[in-house]
Amino acid sequence: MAQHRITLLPGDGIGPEIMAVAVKVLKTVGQKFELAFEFQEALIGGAAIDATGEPLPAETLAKCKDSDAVLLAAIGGYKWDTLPRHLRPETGLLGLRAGLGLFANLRPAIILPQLIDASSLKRDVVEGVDIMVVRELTGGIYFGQPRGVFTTEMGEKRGVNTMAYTESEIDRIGRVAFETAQKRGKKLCSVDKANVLEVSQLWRDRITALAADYPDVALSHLYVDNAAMQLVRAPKQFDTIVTSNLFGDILSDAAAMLTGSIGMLPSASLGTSGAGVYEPVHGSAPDIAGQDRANPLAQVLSAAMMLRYTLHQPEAARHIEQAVLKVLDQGYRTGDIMAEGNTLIGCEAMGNVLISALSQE
Ligand SMILES: NC(=O)c1ccc[n+]([C@@H]2O[C@H](COP(=O)([O-])OP(=O)(O)OC[C@H]3O[C@@H](n4cnc5c(N)ncnc54)[C@H](O)[C@@H]3O)[C@@H](O)[C@H]2O)c1
Ligand SMILES: CC(C)[C@H](C(=O)O)[C@@H](O)C(=O)O
Ligand SMILES: [Mg+2]
Repeated sequence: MAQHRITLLPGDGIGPEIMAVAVKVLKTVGQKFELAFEFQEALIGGAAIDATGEPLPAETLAKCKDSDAVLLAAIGGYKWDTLPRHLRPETGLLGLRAGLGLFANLRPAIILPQLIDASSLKRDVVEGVDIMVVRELTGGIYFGQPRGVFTTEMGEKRGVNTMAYTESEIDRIGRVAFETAQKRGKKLCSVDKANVLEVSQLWRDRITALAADYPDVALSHLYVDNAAMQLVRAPKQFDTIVTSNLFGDILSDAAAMLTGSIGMLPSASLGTSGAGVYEPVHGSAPDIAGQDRANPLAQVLSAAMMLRYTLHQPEAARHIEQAVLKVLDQGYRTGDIMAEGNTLIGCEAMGNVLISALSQE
């Protein structure tokens, strides 16, 4: 029996609620497909700050390194927003990504036929949307130096962040993106701000140079402002998008709304080796935390991505995805994807209907 050690990071806000659903789902498919999961839980974000004073305790990073895959829910919340930067939950998440070398973040945005009415856009605009955003995750303005708040000679405070990429950082994410496009619709759109930023011009030059190695992929370039507009205007023109850390963060939230709700979007964060981290694109949703109103499907679909990409269990992954479609077909919806004629249920109840869908097939 295949043995898989999975580190669970429930984090903050709705994190523990949606993680509980994903774990129930994993245990159910584990039994069906005879997969032996060994779950170990660890602290990250605000929960870790409260317990240990640090957003990413060394023990958490060690546990993640010592596992086959990591399933993360979300971090952050109002309570920790006024702490100094190095003590913020977000710093823990960035530390996890850097510590595990997870430079490639894959964020698929697929419109499910069942949710077309939940999308913010018209049916003919979103029907058939299937986009993969490949976001660079360990470089760019999130990590560039110098950073900080400095005092000028005039005694004024000046906040500084630096958007920087080396050629090798661009090349490695570029190759992931070209290879991803090769397995999909063979179209890659690179998004930058090369009309203004030197770092973006280097990005564009390197991605253009790489294209010679992938003659079967049609490469295009867009400035990020236009890309944001095009995503909302005519999203079906996109297949695979590759972009830097900050632009990818913003564009993936925008892409989420094409699919109906950010509560539907899973993601995979991968490095060259070691454990990948699977997490929803959304955050800890402090506005609805503790109210049993969260949509757990992004978390559940992240668990399915984990089964497919890192644990190499495509059948178990497909079984979960089919169950998600089935409960949507049955009309069950959390509030964020609710449309007329559906049945409104909470996070835990969504878990229960998923379990019965998984057990029936
Ligand atoms: N990967 C992560 O852990 C991650 C990602 C984004 C934001 N955050 C953090 O989360 C906190 C809140 O950030 P935010 O409010 O800007 O973004 P958010 O994604 O947490 O929430 C944005 C809006 O979407 C809703 N929403 C999000 N997920 C949902 C779900 N599963 N079901 C139903 N509704 C959902 C929320 O209720 C909220 O109205 C911040 O501390 C932020 O730093 C963490
Ligand atoms: C919480 C924050 C650090 C994070 C990011 O900006 O990467 C989040 O917005 C995300 O999309 O995963
Ligand atoms: Mg984000």
